Amino acid sequence: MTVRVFWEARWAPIGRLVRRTALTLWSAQPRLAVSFVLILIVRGGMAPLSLWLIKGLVDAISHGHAADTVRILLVLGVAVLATQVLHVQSLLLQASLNERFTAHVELMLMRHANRVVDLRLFEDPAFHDRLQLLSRQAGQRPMGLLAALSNLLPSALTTVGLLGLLGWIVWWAPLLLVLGAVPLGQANARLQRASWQMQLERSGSNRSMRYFSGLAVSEAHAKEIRLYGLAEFFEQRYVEAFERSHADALRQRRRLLIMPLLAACAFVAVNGITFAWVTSRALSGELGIGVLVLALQVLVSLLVYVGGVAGSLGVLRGHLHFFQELFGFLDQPATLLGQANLPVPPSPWRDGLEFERVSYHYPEGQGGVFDLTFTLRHGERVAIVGENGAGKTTLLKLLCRFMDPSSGTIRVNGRPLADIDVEAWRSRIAAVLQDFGRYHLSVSENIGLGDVQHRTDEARVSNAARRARLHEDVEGLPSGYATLLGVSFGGMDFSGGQWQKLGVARAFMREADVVLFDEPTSALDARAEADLFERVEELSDGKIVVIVTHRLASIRSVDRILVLQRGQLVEQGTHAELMARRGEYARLYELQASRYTPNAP
Ligand SMILES: Nc1ncnc2c1ncn2[C@@H]1O[C@H](COP(=O)(O)OP(=O)(O)OP(=O)(O)O)[C@@H](O)[C@H]1O
Repeated sequence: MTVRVFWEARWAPIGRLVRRTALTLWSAQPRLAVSFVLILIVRGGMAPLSLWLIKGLVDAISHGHAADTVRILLVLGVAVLATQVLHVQSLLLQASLNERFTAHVELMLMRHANRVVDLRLFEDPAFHDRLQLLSRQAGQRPMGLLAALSNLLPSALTTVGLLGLLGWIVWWAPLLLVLGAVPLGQANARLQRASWQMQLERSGSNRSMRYFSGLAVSEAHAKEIRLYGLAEFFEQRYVEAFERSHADALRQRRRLLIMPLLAACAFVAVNGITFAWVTSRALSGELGIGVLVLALQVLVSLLVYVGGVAGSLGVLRGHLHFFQELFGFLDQPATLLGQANLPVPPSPWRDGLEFERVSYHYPEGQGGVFDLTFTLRHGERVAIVGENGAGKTTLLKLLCRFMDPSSGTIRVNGRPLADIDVEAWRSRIAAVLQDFGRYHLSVSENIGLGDVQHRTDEARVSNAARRARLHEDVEGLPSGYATLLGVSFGGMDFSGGQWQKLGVARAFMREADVVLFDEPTSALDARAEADLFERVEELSDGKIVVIVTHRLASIRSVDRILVLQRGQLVEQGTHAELMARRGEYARLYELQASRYTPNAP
């Protein structure tokens, strides 16, 4: 019973981990994996075979058997040649398997990151630390695992063979050597686990380093860095982050190396005892010359092999620890509060989209939205206005369900948003967000991403571009819709306004019930802006359109304006109603209007 409990607690989890890792390796490339393991097994048998042949050779020479000597020499030659060929073959296989395996693991991470539906996680430094460490190590650990296996498997087989030979000469010596090697293996395994923890702790500093080094080669920051002469400043920040991380690592490494060092000394001592015993027996004439040569060779080899196996086992445990962390990360359910799977109610939504006492408090700082109650009716065009930081974007994020409210309820035709399948809900929304994606793809693909299934439908793509007033710009391009965007990939770049029109065209690709614009005209010229708002009028038929903007003159004709102030809804009504009220909206509007009036004070 105790053995079973011990097994369940200590070894069964490792067994499951090894099994899942092996299955992952297998699913990356089954045929290559099998060939690789077979070659390793054969390679492992070669060293004991060679030593056995050398013993035979020494005996044959000492007895003057010329024919046997030649035969053994021939076999020995073939064995040495085969070892070399297998070595090269295993290197080739390992390289190929490694590439496939690394890509396989990276894809698993990408898929999981994309499954994260709650975007709050992307604002969580601990999530980033873990994800970054895993994805960085995904490029090394699979290779490390294969390298460790390719060392361990042949070395372990060789070691078993050598121990067998040694046991044939001195029965107790293999036991002694194995016992002496146990602390070495354990110390190495502990070292690997501790080094993972150490890397996780340093992940924040490493992310800072990567961030600052990334700025130096980033297209987006290249102009400002040169204009303001920031290169040295960022270099300094990089060096500071590096020194912090490096000093920590050095201190911890010194501490961690003590145990493996002591364990290595113990193992060498045990080996020394066996050496002394064998030489003393040879001196007293109890061992023949062939056996003495064999024993000495075996002992010298074991010193290398047993130490190597114990070291590789520790390293292997470290790599397995990576997979343990990886599987733990992948197994984390990516849920939002109260996530359920009801479908989106069919539109039109008679009861509209209703916010009932909705609040969202950001975990960091005081920001958010507080106690919002209002209803967006079907077919309505609503503008949300307010000063910077008033909570407009937060409201849109809640609408897209990038996070759930801290309190209160959002309802779609009476059904709580929290009960609706999150992906189905998002598929009903088209949005031009402030930080819309500028992908290094063709113009056509960039637009088509708004409805990825129909991205190759040229008529739909050009229709969306026409509605966003982008079509004329695209027609002037050398390769039209096939033009690649993104200078770092040899493509061309758009102006800020053209990008913004592209973002709008992407939203027009989608047949949505809710259309969200978060400052869609900030980079547009006056004509393009007027055009866009005309389009919005057309759009509102059978949809809910929400526009967040600071350009108050553009939204005078919307059905309703919601005014936010410090996260709270302070006014709502039409332009005329709000102007008559002479509140926050009228204040903001007149402030802007005065800038366009020549005699303004
Ligand atoms: N990820 C975040 N973590 C902590 N606080 C945040 C976060 N995002 C926004 N905030 C805070 O929440 C408040 C509302 O921000 P929000 O982006 O919704 O404002 P906004 O009205 O869209 O502003 P702007 O007009 O400048 O775009 C602000 O005080 C902001 O500092």
